[in-house]
Amino acid sequence: MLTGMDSFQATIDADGRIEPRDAMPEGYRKTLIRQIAQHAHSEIIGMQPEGNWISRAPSLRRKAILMAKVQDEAGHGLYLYAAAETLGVDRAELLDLLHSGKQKYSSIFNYPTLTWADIGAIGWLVDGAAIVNQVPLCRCSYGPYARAMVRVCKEESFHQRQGFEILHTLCNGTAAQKAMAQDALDRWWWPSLMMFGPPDASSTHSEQSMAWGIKRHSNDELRQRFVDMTVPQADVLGLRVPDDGLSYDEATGHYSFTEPDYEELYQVVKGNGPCNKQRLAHRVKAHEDGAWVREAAAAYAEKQAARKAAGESAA
Ligand SMILES: CC(C)(COP(=O)(O)OP(=O)(O)OC[C@H]1O[C@@H](n2cnc3c(N)ncnc32)[C@H](O)[C@@H]1OP(=O)(O)O)[C@@H](O)C(=O)NCCC(=O)NCCSC(=O)Cc1ccccc1
Repeated sequence: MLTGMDSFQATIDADGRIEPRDAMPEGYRKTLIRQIAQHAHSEIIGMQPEGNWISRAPSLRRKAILMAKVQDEAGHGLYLYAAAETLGVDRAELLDLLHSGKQKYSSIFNYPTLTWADIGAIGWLVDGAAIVNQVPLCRCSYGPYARAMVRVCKEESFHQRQGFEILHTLCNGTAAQKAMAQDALDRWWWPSLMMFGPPDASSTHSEQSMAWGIKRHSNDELRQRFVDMTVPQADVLGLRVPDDGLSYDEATGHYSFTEPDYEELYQVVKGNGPCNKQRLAHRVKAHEDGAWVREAAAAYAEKQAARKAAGESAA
């Protein structure tokens, strides 16, 4: 019988799943904590750009849908923090790392939502990119992360369609509404391409993460997949993707496209994007405002445990 690291490698080679109590290299554990924590932080920070429009949604129906979507993102964050905890870290510790700027969250959530069409663009493009990135993560070698992704992807799929439907309505409305949709696509296209990370040649973690079966495709492969999926959808909407270099190659069946400005990605990741400071400050304030809830929950749990212990000793 294989034990320890031999068993780990055999499981990876056989495309099996590593579970929390299995032996794993320290680097594997650390990489997963980094990626899952970054993913969880993205989900909860990602509530802010859309939350900004809940009170201004154009109808009761739109408001109800948007509230449900934002709540879904909170749920995804909780799933992901729970998945990270199976690796031996504490959620409070991860939140401290987010609040002190030591752990990252996706660059995309540092851009402002200026008009209602931005809510459509986020659903269509940002959730669309999230699906392209996350469907392969359903086959991630770490069991709890892979399983969390299955449900998350189903919900993201619904989110993507609702975003497309918002834009479809605007594109079939007045000229001003269509112009608003085009403006949203113009602003969100490049940041959406950046969500997939730096190009493969500059991606520090890809090679090792792919060898471990954490990532199944490289950043550039997924970016290409996203462009191939999204450009025909823009055609259906009657919108123009803001890339003069875009062309379809019959021979390969893929679109050629202009790479985003990766210098902008690095700047946003470093904290210099349009909304970084505002997003983090809002998150820290929400955490501080919620301190009394955490204290009350801990006090209640302690009281219940003491009652249970007293009951058991009396029995
Ligand atoms: C592909 C990648 C993001 C990056 O590949 P890796 O192999 O990990 O890294 P790589 O070596 O290529 O990069 C070098 C460095 O650059 C960092 N970095 C790279 N790109 C970005 C970036 N865009 N933003 C910020 N940082 C980025 C990277 O961490 C690393 O930094 P480090 O060395 O730690 O200092 C991977 O982590 C992944 O698939 N994550 C899971 C998916 C996930 O997190 N999805 C979240 C968004 S979807 C959502 O939330 C749903 C939603 C929709 C609507 C509303 C609300 C919610």
